[in-house]
Amino acid sequence: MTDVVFIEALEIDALIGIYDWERRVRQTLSFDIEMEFDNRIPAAADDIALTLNYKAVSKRLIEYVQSTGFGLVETLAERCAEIILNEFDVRRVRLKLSKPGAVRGARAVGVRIERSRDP
Ligand SMILES: Nc1nc2c(c(=O)[nH]1)N=C([C@H](O)[C@@H](O)CO)CN2
Repeated sequence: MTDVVFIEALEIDALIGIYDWERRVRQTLSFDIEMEFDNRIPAAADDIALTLNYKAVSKRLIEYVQSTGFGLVETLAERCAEIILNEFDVRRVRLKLSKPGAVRGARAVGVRIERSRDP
């Protein structure tokens, strides 16, 4: 990836996990996202309409993640990457999904994936 729009430490509460107690309480997840784009295009016109709007992506993910209830962080990460690639003008995305406090002794655990529109 060369130029990216990033979203760092986006915190969203969701129902997630494989254990009984995790099906009853929401946990705070944290997302770090990098989305490939050409910085020169919006910069040339200084125009929000020509860029990848990180606020719009964040709002869409917040709306989606809050409505989910997956067992695995893997599943949620894949669905979020699909939303970004399918609904926004993004060809490649890196997404790290962290579940803070899920493992005693670790600050966070989770997955990091990289997906693109073209195989
Ligand atoms: N690779 C994964 N391992 C584990 C997951 C997961 O989603 N992906 N989930 C759990 C539990 O839900 C855990 O987060 C509870 O502390 C365990 N391992």
